[in-house]
Amino acid sequence: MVQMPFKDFFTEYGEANQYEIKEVVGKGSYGVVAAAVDTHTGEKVAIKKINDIFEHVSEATRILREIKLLRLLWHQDIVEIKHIMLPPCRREFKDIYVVFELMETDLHHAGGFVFKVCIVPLALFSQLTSYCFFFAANVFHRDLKPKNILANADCKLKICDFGLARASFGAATSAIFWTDYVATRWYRAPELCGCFSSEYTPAIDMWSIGCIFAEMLTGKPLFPGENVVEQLDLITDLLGSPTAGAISRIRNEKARRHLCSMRKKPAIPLSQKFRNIDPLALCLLERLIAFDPKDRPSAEEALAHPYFHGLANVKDEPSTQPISKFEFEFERRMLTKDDVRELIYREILEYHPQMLQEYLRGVDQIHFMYPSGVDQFKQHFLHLEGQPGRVERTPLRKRRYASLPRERVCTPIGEDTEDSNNSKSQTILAILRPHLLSPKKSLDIKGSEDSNNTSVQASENGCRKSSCSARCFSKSASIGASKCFGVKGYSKVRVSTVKF
Ligand SMILES: Nc1ncnc2c1ncn2[C@@H]1O[C@H](COP(=O)(O)OP(=O)(O)OP(=O)(O)O)[C@@H](O)[C@H]1O
Repeated sequence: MVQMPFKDFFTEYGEANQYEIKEVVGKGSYGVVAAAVDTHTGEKVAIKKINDIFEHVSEATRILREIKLLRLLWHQDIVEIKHIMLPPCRREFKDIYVVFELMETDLHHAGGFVFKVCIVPLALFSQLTSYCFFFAANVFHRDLKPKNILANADCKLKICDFGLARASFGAATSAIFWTDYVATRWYRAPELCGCFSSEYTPAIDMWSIGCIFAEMLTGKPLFPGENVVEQLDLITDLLGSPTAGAISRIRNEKARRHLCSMRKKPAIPLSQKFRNIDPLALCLLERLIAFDPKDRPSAEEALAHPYFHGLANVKDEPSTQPISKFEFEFERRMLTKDDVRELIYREILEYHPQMLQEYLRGVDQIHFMYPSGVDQFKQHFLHLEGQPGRVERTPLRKRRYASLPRERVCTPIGEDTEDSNNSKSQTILAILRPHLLSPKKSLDIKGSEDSNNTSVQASENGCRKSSCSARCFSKSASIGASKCFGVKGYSKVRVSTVKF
């Protein structure tokens, strides 16, 4: 592990003191994510630093929406916010630090091959069960893609990045949904290519899940369009020209005209495109990537597909209630910068129950400022990001891992610390261990990605044998797949449990 650059790092004030930053593990458009250790509990965490959040009110609102949804959606397959650090000053803070459970990689950085293909049914099952959960809560993710699916070596997958997610409270809000919709093109449903439909259906998320599923099976993106027109071309090259009925349901006139003017294309059978892949997998894939959204299954219907036969009982999966619309009452107002700051501060207090009580009683919290601790914390983040111009650099010792260390994906299974006390999970991990990729195999497959044939061949061969064994295992052991994902005790809607 990396030694800390300051002997007395974070010792002076505040809870920044509590975390020992190790390395940067990810970057997104909103911030940098660093791996850290909670020195109070020894727990490994990921801290996402989001800076200058109030530069644009719309972006700050997006962050508010994201942290709120993650607090309310507490599910084993959704990344958990463990804590949000208290800003130094209620009325002036600009940055926030969100503490998540630490995951080892995401499906994008793992090259689409975190798991051997035998694990694909479990991985897909996990995504679909979380989607069932979203659906029960009336939440739509809207940006499902490999980068937003975090993964651990023990085949646990967790959905993250709820920046584009929305809670739906009836038709009135669905039109607003699309005003900021810029989800990643490769995973974008055809009805959204080149147009913003005013009507939202969860079928767009099912399309994305289908694309991710195909990528898990083959190791390559299914529709890697360079632009929207090429995206539609790639989709129709495989699925054939859409029917007149499907085209008529596309709202955007330009997109409709483009589709009508396309030369007629026949559909290519998936079994021809993806040779040697489990026919049941292809059968489900075909449904998930149906051109017409009305032909795509719901998550619940998809889970009932024979591809998952024997894996788990969907009825055992946690369910939830729709999120209260009062939580998102702010969506109906024109917010100023100060409004959003106050709302974010209020949301952060959910992780500081004692202060929340005082806040609700109207007591001002000026006594709770700890600038030095936060400043040092910021400095360390900047140091890790390699921005020497902004802060004085302090030499760090050589890191053992590069960013997003792939090696950690392949650490020996069973050494997982987070669920080491979960005996059910451990038992299943022990049985699944032989089906997981070894580090060597992982690199071999990744290395063959450039060559289409060899890459697909590697996964296809694995699929036939091992998808069967995964199912056989689950059946014979009579254990639900859901148990593989570190089932914790959870409540339907999470109430803040983090101690101040
Ligand atoms: N809990 C975590 N554990 C480990 N790595 C994480 C965690 N959360 C995020 N990451 C890594 O950081 C990356 C960026 O995180 P995230 O997607 O939340 O940021 P973002 O700024 O919202 O990204 P985007 O640009 O996609 O909106 C992820 O793709 C992942 O590689």
